[in-house]
Amino acid sequence: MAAAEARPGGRRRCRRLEGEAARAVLGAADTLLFDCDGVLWRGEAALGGAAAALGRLAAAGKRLCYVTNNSSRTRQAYGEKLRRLGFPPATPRHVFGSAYCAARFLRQALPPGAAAYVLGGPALAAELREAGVPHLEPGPAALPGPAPADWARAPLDPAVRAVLVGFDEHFSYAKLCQALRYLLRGPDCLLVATNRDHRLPLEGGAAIPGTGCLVKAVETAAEREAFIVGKPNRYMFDCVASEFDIDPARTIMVGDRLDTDILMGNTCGLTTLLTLTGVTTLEELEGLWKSQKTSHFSWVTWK
Ligand SMILES: C[C@H](OP(=O)(O)O)C(=O)O
Ligand SMILES: [Mg+2]
Repeated sequence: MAAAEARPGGRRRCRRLEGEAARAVLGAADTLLFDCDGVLWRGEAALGGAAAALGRLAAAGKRLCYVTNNSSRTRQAYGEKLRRLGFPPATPRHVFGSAYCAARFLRQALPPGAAAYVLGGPALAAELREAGVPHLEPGPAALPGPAPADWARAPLDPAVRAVLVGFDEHFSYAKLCQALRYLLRGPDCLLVATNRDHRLPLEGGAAIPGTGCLVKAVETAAEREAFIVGKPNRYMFDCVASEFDIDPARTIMVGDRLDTDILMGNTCGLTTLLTLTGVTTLEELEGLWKSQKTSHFSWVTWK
């Protein structure tokens, strides 16, 4: 691992964090919040050494929670993925995925009986069902006729008071059109999204477009900004803190993205560890440092 440390004149430099310094950082924490994609795994492949490292932390009595912007799985399904990939056993209660947190947000934000129009997958629908939030079932949608006039008069559900955007492999113009028509009803129809990640890191350095691309499309059409449930917004941390007795001064956020994981950690007063195993690269860091453009992360861990 490497740490950023202040130098005369305020310049930060990056050096390997290991041995006593690493032990001191971990020794001072009782809770670690782990991002998932790009930190624990890429796609379905666990990152080398991650499961063993978390096993040692669990054995040392640390509380491990998982905070992922990925909305494609329920808490339950993440617990199963963690077990399948050899990580220490995690109950669903320790997993804060953006699908679960979005459902929790809408349960609080929507008036009784109001429903959500969902651009997302089965996991997002399952968490909404679990939270008791009425919603239109997601899935593929065809244009309701040959002409724009048909698209502009497709039936709308009067109960809809929110458009929720998550990772949707069936995202389409037809769904974008319906989302816009609900949002044109006015500010009483909320625009909520799970996250803005523009890419999802996969095995072997591959990547696919992330939910952020879909959110941008809806925001552009609606000329409105979505409320983002996921990192870097503090809402996800607040969900963790409402479930566990968390002391930010004794909590570490471990992530692979400066602009989501590390930024949320710093906003919430946590110690932050950046792994160079996901989206943010060492080259990117060094470039930001040279241009003095970044000061919002505290630690850097090496590949
Ligand atoms: C990449 C991100 O997930 P996370 O890194 O927050 O687990 C996402 O899947 O959009
Ligand atoms: Mg990540």
